[in-house]
Amino acid sequence: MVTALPPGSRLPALIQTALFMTVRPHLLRRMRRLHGDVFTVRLLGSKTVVTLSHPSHIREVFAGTPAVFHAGEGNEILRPVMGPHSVMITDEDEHLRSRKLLMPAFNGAALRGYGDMMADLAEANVGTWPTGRPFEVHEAMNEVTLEIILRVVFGMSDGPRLTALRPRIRTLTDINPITALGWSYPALAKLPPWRGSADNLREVDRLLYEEITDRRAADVTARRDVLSRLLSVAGTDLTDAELRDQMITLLLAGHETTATALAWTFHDLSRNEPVLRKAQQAADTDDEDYLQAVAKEALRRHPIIQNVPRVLTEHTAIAGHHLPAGTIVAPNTTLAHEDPAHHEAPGEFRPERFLGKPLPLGTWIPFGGGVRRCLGAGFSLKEMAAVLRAALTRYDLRPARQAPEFAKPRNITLIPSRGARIIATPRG
Ligand code: HEM
Repeated sequence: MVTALPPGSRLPALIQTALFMTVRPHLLRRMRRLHGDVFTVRLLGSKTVVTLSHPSHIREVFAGTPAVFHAGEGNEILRPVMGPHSVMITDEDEHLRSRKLLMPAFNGAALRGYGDMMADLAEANVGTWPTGRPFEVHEAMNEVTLEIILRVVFGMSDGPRLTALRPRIRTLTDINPITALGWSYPALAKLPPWRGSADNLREVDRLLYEEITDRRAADVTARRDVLSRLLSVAGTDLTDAELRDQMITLLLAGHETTATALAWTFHDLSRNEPVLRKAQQAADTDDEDYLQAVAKEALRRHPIIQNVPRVLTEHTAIAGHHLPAGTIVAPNTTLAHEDPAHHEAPGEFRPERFLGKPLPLGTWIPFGGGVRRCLGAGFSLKEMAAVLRAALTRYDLRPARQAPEFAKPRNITLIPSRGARIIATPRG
């Protein structure tokens, strides 16, 4: 057992942070080439991040005791927006309680209940795509995933409240390092541009609390949205503030992630005619397994979130190193997903990898793992299949330019650099 931290760059934390924010995939690939499977990145704020990509090391982290491997602590920056009760911010007992409350709204039966609404919203969005000229499908995907969250998760219907909420949520989810700074230092909230974000969040909260009050007064037993399910199962145990925190969390965690994953899926399909043809056939015959395999393969090739961090609360042995309390251990999706030892011909777009036997644990981790694995994984795959089905039964796709777009860091996600520009034409 080695007691020192794993090797890493000697560059100052400021430079490593700047590289991490701008050329993240290149930085991580280079560090793995230089230092091997386990290396240390130093980021501003005294953050020591031990990056892992070998499946056995990743399994060690995801199977770790929740009291020692804190994920909530790693998401602390989101606390001012998500709130102190959020399933994403809390750890240990409090996290477990939130997770248990939310789980039934994401189980198989619940997901089946969301299918029709997802399909209708997907059809409506895809019907507005321009044809025969390039457009940014990422923007269209942001619209459809927001609509799905607002209606399927929040259960909102047309009316002035939904109209008021829609642009405010777009502003809220447009998190950048500058707005995040305002959350970390509340004193800044009195100054522009932070005053605008603080006002926006207050208004979002006001609209949400109104919705919660109305829903508490209504009969929700026959309703299928996530908020109504929470109210009918545990309405009396949950305060309005707790409900608000969980709902905002689902919104922030589920909207842009799925939109970006769909944008990359269309990016790849438009450049791979044989896979496009198979996917169109799957759409025509309602073969959801194949459509989900297409989405999973796009998530393998273009993971949306690269680091899945845990903050160690005590000295812990990981990957043969004895790491001090406070170290962040971070399984890395990009490095795990492109390792030829675990994915044959990793550069190829092959949805068939996801049909049949599941991949070994720790080799495909776009949704993280263990007790913190993404709560919306099944939800987003179903949503992606619904959008793919709607688009592929209607259109042929080709790229606006053949050269692939590069992955541009946007906060913690990696987005297609030109918005995933494609050309859709009606199928003959
Ligand atoms: C393709 C789309 C998505 C991707 C790539 C994604 C990815 C992730 C990742 C990497 C995590 C951290 C997991 C970990 O720490 O082990 C996470 C957590 C989470 N995600 Fe997702 N997510 C997606 C969609 C969604 C959707 C649609 C929802 C809800 C509607 C959602 C809700 C959550 C929640 C609540 C957590 C926190 C879970 C916990 O801490 O217990 N996500 N997601």
